[in-house]
Amino acid sequence: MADKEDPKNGKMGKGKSKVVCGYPLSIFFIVVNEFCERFSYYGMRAVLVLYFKYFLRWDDDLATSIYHTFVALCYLTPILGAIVADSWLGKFKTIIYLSIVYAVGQVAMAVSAIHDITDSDRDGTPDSMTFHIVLSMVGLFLIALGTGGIKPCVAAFGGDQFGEHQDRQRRTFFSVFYLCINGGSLLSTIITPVLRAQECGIYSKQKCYSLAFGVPAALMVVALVVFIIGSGMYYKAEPQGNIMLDVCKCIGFAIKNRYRHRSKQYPKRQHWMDWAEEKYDKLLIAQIKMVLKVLFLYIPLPMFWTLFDQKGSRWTLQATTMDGNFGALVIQPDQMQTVNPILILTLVPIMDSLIYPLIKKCGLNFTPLKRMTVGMLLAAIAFVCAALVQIQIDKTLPTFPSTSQSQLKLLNMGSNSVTVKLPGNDALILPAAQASNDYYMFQAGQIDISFGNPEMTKPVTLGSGQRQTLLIPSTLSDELQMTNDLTSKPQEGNNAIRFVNGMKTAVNVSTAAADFGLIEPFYYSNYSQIKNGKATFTLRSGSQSCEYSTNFGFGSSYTFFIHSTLVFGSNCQDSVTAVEDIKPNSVHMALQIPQYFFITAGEVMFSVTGLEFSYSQAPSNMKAVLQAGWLFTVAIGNFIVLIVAELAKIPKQWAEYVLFASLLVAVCVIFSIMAYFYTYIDPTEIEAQFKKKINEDDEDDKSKPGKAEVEMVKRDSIKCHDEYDKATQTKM
Ligand SMILES: N[C@@H](Cc1ccc(O)cc1)C(=O)NCC(=O)O
Repeated sequence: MADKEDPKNGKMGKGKSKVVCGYPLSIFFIVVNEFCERFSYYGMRAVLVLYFKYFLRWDDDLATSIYHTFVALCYLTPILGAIVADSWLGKFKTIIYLSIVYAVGQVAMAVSAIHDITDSDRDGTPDSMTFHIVLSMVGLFLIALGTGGIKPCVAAFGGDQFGEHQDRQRRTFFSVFYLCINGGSLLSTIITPVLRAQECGIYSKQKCYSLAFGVPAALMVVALVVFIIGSGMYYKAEPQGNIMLDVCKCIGFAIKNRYRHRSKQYPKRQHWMDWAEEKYDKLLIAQIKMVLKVLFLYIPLPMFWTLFDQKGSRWTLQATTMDGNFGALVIQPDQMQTVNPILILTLVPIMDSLIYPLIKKCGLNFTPLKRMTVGMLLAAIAFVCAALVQIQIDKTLPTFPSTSQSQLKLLNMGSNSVTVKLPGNDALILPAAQASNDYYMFQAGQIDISFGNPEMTKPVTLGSGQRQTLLIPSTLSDELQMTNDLTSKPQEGNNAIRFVNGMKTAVNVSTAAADFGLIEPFYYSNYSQIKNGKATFTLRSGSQSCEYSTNFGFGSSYTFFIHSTLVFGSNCQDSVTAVEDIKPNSVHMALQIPQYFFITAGEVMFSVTGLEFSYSQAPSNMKAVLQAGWLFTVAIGNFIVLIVAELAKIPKQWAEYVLFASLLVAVCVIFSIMAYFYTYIDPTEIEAQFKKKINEDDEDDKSKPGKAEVEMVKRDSIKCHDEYDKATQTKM
């Protein structure tokens, strides 16, 4: 296990790797492997929900449930990978085998997205959706097994490449490792949506999901090949038998033995694990103590991930109610997430080369656990920022009717103005082809409305919890039409658009993104979703047509009224009235940048440090297991999001953000107390001392046969504790 040569002055690192600038060359292959693997994972994940929705034709609920189940599975499988690596195959072989499983899964996904495979009637839609569903589910299962399984092994395997005196280099490795994760994920989350938007196919052209999954599959193969190329240079720690089974048996024995000796007549032992001394190796007991101490410290950590992982859900939803127009650049709500890896790529080097050295220069001992505590506080601040932004957004949101209320808007379809009297309101004069400025609020039920001069009164029924528009015909004695309007903001920052035809002839309306179909005279179309930016609508009646263009922001709803006076062949622009039913989002998406900044700074302090801490505090034979324990906190954090979202039905989103921030601060206080009592250890040193002592004992036993065993156990126990204590002196 010793270095081949001193990495500081020799040419070799641990194993057979050359040393370049103090770093073993072998880690180059490991970080490139991580870059490609994360590209593969995040690239596939970026289009997964859309694939479920538009290719497999699942509804929103099913698509999001399967997506979250998959993500949670990816963080549960690390336990499996770590056990296999530490107990059986070793990290190197586990990474190779599981990477093959992973690549097969990615290929299965790419194949499952080829619609032509089952499109025997060549109509553009797959004939056997079951085939595509089964293949993609098998693919996702293999990917979860692969990505989760190799995750704890790759990080720990990278750490293994460093010698005992390369602590600084190993810390830098974990930072570079994190940079590669984010470099890969940033590139892929930009590239795969573009690939998906391409059209491809043999018999018919469809959105190219197969390419969007195929490129990540290819990158996974590249990751595997790169990793194999480095094969000759790696230091490969041998697995040490079924360590997890030994650990479980040893803990079980300690508990049983403690229970058996619960009476006061038996002297107490320093640690409850010491009750396993009668049967188990003292080195194993010491190693289990190290792991348990770290695992105990992990208990509060899932709360950080609970907040962190909401940037993919709640914060993206928040962005859908914001304005993404950055001048030359228009940002879609889900693209805001890329701010995280971009900030990681800038913050990690700044922290490593500026902030941490500066703190050290000021004489402060900014230990890993202190960094993690600050990271948690920064995440809580991020959620306070999110709450402040939400309060701003709420001020701009329309007031929608409650379940007992109704809202009514008026639209005069005639070419003359009309006087309208609504109960409890002054008479209103509506000019020709105009709508009332806003909605009028009523209790749901029937109201009487008076029109015109001489006055004509008609009963109108208002649906509970509904927003409606009353279409007033040019001949007041004609039947009144009521439309049902939106009672929430359109999804994903899109604009909900519909047309009302005030002409005596049917009109067909279409645009590049939507077809409103044929709209009958004095009737209206359904809503269609239009993205932000300029849209040109073609209005057609028989062979005649004209165009109407307008610009859209984010999250608005409009009713476009086609005047009775419209003349085809001339300019349509003045013959269409845009009625704004829901205002476009006015709070700018740039206001989310502070919350992204704080959560990412928190991530750098918490996650990058935690990754290295989990490695450095783990005994040599349980490095991957502790990495898996770290990743398990991410899985639990994700489950908490699901549970809290279901249970805590807090009506105000800003209040939910404040609740999460407060919970994290409370957890952070608990964590800092736990961290205060934690003593840093040097597992290598402890293990070396134990091994030395065991060797000495063996020599002793040979020279003094027949010494009372009980005496020896007692003496050893005291000696071991002394050694353990000597090696565990630094606090928080
Ligand atoms: N910062 C995340 C990666 C990330 C990238 C892109 C997103 O839209 C969200 C998150 C990270 O480093 N995660 C750790 C990992 O191992 O993936």
